[in-house]
Amino acid sequence: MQKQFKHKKQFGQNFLQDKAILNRIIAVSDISKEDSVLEIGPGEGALTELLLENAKKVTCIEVDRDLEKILLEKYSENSSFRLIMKDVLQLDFKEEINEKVKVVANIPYYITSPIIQKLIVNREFVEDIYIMIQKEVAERITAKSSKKRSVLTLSVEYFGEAELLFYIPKEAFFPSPKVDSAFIKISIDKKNKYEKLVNEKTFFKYVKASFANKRKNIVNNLCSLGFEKNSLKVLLEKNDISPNKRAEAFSIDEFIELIQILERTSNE
Ligand SMILES: C[S@@+](CC[C@H](N)C(=O)[O-])C[C@H]1O[C@@H](n2cnc3c(N)ncnc32)[C@H](O)[C@@H]1O
Repeated sequence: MQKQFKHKKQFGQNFLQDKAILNRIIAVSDISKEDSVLEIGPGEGALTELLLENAKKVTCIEVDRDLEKILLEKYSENSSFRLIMKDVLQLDFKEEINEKVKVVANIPYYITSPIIQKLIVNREFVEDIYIMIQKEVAERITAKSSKKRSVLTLSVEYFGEAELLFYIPKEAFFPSPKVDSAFIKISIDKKNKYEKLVNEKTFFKYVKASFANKRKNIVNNLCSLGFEKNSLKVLLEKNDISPNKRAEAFSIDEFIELIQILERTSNE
């Protein structure tokens, strides 16, 4: 008799059980036989099976050594399947991937932000990102204008566009987690629209300072960068920006405009 796999909480192991949801992931992920797919955290390979049916090649990266044998028994005969046993955060895209991939994955939630950052940093190898994440985090990343907006929202918007595709109830997983989930798409902006207007370092310097204290307005938060409060107020009013506005109320375009104004003034 086959030994039952013991799920490990520390690896965020909540495996998808619901066939209809697995099919829906494939349906919305826009994969074709031309595509190379990267799956982060294949688990016991429920999604992997469908990815192999639909893509040209599937590279899986899994950290839990106890899953290696299970995955190899199932798929090692399939020439489209490749398994890298490693922590995804240690993956060297140039050395180990070195091609454009679509990421399709039900990722471990405990490292959601680091995974997204890692994929963005390696965007030269990443076409589109389709990932399952915690519902609340998905709502924060895709929030257009609300209290849910955060540095994470703007980090994604600066490099691409995020879209919430559908929700998944916790009962669709085994073991069932405490939180509901959502499947999102992040498309990378190949034209680097925002990077051309404000460089990455400058953008994040202002964004992080603006969100440092969510209860404070933009003027009070930006003072930490050395601006004098009254002059900053006057400058914003002159440019039709309310000094009482909070960071969460700024769209990315408004942020870019604000940063350009502040940078111009700092350089005068
Ligand atoms: C939420 S489960 C998803 C499993 C499978 N894809 C499914 O949908 O049933 C997350 C998977 O990521 C793996 N994992 C956790 N931390 C990881 C890491 N740092 N690098 C790579 N894989 C990791 C876990 O072992 C687990 O297989």
